[in-house]
Amino acid sequence: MTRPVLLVVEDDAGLARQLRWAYEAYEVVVAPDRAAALEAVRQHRPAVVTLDLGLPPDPDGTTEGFATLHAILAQAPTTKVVVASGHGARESALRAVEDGAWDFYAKPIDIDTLGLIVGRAFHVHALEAENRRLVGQERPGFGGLLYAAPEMAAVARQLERVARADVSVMLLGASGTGKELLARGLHDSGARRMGEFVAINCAAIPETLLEAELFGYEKGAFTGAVRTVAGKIEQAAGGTLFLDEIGDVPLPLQVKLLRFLQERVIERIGGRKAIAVDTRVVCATHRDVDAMVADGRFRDDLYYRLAEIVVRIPALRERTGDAALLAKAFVARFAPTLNPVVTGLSADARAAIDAHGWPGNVRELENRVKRAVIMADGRHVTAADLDLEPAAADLDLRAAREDADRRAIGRALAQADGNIAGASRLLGVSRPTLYDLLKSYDLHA
Ligand SMILES: Nc1ncnc2c1ncn2[C@@H]1O[C@H](COP(=O)(O)OP(=O)(O)OP(=O)(O)O)[C@@H](O)[C@H]1O
Repeated sequence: MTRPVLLVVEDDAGLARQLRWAYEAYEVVVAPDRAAALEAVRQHRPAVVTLDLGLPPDPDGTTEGFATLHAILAQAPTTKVVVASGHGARESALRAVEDGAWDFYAKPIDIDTLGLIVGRAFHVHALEAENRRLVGQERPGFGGLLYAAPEMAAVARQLERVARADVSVMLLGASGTGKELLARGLHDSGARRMGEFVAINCAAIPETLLEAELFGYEKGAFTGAVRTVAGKIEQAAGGTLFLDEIGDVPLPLQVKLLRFLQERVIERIGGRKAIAVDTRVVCATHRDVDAMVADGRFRDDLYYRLAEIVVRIPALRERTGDAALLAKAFVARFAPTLNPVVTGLSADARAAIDAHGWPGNVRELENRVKRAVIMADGRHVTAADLDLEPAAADLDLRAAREDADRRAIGRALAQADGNIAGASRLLGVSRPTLYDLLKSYDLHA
């Protein structure tokens, strides 16, 4: 069985050697500086990294160590980085943990203690990977939410905690980030889940009708009010009222909403009696409500009633790895009914999904995948089916050159019937040069 890779970022060669001997259970890869560390992360994808904060060119400080920490986490966010702090450098170790390091240990190194920390880091990494795999198999988390990104895991944890508390929640996020899904999640995990979840999109209803939709009306309240109708707020009694696009509610109606939130009673339009309504209120908007409050377009007293807890939902492009995971899940969801031949995504589709910016977030992804599943000719959905630009090829210059060399040599040899002299003439290089190239690329004439 292959041993898991432990990357040791350490400029002290003696210490690095000592660690290599101490940890037989791992394949210890040593990197003496940031560049080597990043190359090793790219090549080995280690689950765990130990990082000395004092790296050259700043071996007595921590700047280079922190820069390395940030770069490793940017490249491989799920990696567990264990930071080494020198004498009296506890503050920097704690700061490193705040910045995303998994744990720290004090120098001089105690092999057994560090071994325990590293062992635990591997264990937790494996558990998390398993969890991501399960989620990837459409085992949804909070509210049917699919994610692997740590950014979304934090949101889900926050909402789980908030769901049980009787507080108002404001969800802030761009269109299609899953705000309604999360609002439903709050309802389903909350104390009023036996009641109804009633959603109203305040931006989709003309201002003149919005009041009637929300508060209802009595028979004869206005022309056309031929019978008494309960509004959405009343319908949500005992359940959850989801006010989507709350930032689009006009000021006069904001006053009426505030009154309802303060007194927990409503009056239907044309009605004279106050009706008590007990409902949980969750709202959402893609607008910058803080700015709206600042310039008077949104009442601050209403804001404070609605936003006891504010949760920001990251855009899809900010969720590391989630676009690919969701795309896979949506293919699995749509293919059985829409095009059962389709079983997955092609490599170019996966690369294009990774490279796209997803301005329409999860909704855009869902729609593109749905359409692509219908359009796909073969077993795999391609970038073209998704109507996405194929991603730029790997930008590794050496690999690109080698690839071009190999192809040119192959064609020259074919044209010259395998004759080295002829092929070298066609390629414009000397015979010894061609021999060298054949050898280094492991090609045969
Ligand atoms: N993390 C997720 N996992 C699975 N499905 C998701 C996720 N996020 C969003 N969706 C799906 O994407 C679509 C859009 O989500 P939703 O309607 O909740 O977004 P929204 O933020 O409320 O958008 P808008 O502001 O435009 O109303 C829905 O079909 C929803 O089920």
